[in-house]
Amino acid sequence: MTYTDLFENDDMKLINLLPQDGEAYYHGKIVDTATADMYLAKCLSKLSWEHDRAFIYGKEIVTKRKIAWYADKPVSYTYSGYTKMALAWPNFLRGMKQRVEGECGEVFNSCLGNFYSSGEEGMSWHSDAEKDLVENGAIGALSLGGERKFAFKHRQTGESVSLVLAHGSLLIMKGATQKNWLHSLPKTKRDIEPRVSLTFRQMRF
Ligand SMILES: O=C(O)CCC(=O)C(=O)O
Ligand SMILES: [Fe+2]
Repeated sequence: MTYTDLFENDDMKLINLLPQDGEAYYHGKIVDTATADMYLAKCLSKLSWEHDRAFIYGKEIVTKRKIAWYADKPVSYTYSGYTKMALAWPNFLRGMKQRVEGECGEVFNSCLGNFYSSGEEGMSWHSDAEKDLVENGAIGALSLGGERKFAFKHRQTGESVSLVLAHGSLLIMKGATQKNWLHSLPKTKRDIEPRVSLTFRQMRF
């Protein structure tokens, strides 16, 4: 996809990547490479990364991928038998949130960070429609580091759409997307630099 392909017309209106039943907008790189490098370095050194844990059919699963969780309030949320507590925003992360909000016109109150140390770590098909999130709320994913493929698959038709997320780029999902589409970050054997995604969210407090 080239930069101009992102826009529908000269009004710079972004193209909806999904053909039906949802909205996904790829804003491309919203910060220059030097800024994205700085963001990545800060996230790697300053965020509180932990392996994600869950109980699946009574068995404890510990993901290779690490996560870090921040919100406006020290909310806890429970899933798969684990309770996690959100941490307060470090100033630099609040700055990144504001940069993303300015770009997409949405306001976010929480952020789930994901850290994939190599292409062997990914995220399987899922949707983000937990009861703790605002229904049909927006999710803004700021990608930092190694370029990875991101894929959508329609729940009913199986139709798929995929794109490559550049270093410093922003992807917005909103509207009915989580109800009707699954998404994933496929694993790859290719030699990929570490990647962080900051997924800014709208939680129901
Ligand atoms: O890393 C990504 O870009 C995707 C992350 C994701 O889907 C999630 O955090 O729910
Ligand atoms: Fe997701």
